[in-house]
Amino acid sequence: MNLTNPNLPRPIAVNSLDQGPVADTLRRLFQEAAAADGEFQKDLSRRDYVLEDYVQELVESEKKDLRGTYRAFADNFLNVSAEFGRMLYLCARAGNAQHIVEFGTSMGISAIYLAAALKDAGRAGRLIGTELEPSKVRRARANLEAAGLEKHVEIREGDARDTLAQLPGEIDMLHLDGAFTLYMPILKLIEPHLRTGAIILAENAFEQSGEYLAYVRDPANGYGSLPLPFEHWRGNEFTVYLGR
Ligand SMILES: C[S@@+](CC[C@H](N)C(=O)[O-])C[C@H]1O[C@@H](n2cnc3c(N)ncnc32)[C@H](O)[C@@H]1O
Repeated sequence: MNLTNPNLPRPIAVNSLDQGPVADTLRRLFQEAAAADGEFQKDLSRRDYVLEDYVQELVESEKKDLRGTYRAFADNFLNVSAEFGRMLYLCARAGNAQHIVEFGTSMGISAIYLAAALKDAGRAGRLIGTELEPSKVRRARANLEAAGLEKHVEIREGDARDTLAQLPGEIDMLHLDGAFTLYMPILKLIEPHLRTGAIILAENAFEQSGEYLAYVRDPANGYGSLPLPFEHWRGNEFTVYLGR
């Protein structure tokens, strides 16, 4: 399977993403994800599909029953694309990230990109991933092991609002990709740990889901932020903590 969008220029060689166990594991996982999520993804990309309606439905469902909403997706990957994964990898490398937090690890695809960046940079640091669904935590751990990255990652099982209450020191990078309505509460939990210059990449950051976008786009709050110019329908937002 071609992991890159054919419309994009050929990606630069980025070490372990292109060969060896990381590349092999990602290739396998993208195939498994296509099989598991194919129908769901097809629905989302239908031309007449009203994305705002889908986001609204999910937001309402999360507000009623967060666990139940994500239990229903226990067998779905809901993963980032290969392009977004490379963006995660490159941001971690460019920002010399050592301590990274991820909200929403699922089966571990995005975590593999982030952990590969730590490994390739020869960093002693670590990725702390979080996942609500126990079966996904088991699968993510196995996938990170298959990629040879297990020593760079700790996956915390449970609700991120609890599991991220304790964090070590400064955080260099944050990936937000969990329940849509929790981006703001999770950011507030991590904010005291963000080092100046920390990068935050959010997927599915939508205005309907809460205050997150308005907050990071208001310079008074200490952030610089803009939407990424690819896969705009996925709500990709790039943010830097500039300090207060
Ligand atoms: C979009 S998926 C993450 C995909 C993953 N980042 C990847 O690229 O492979 C969102 C995940 O967040 C998890 N999640 C939702 N709410 C959560 C919470 N409160 N704490 C931890 N994980 C949560 C869901 O179970 C789901 O697996």
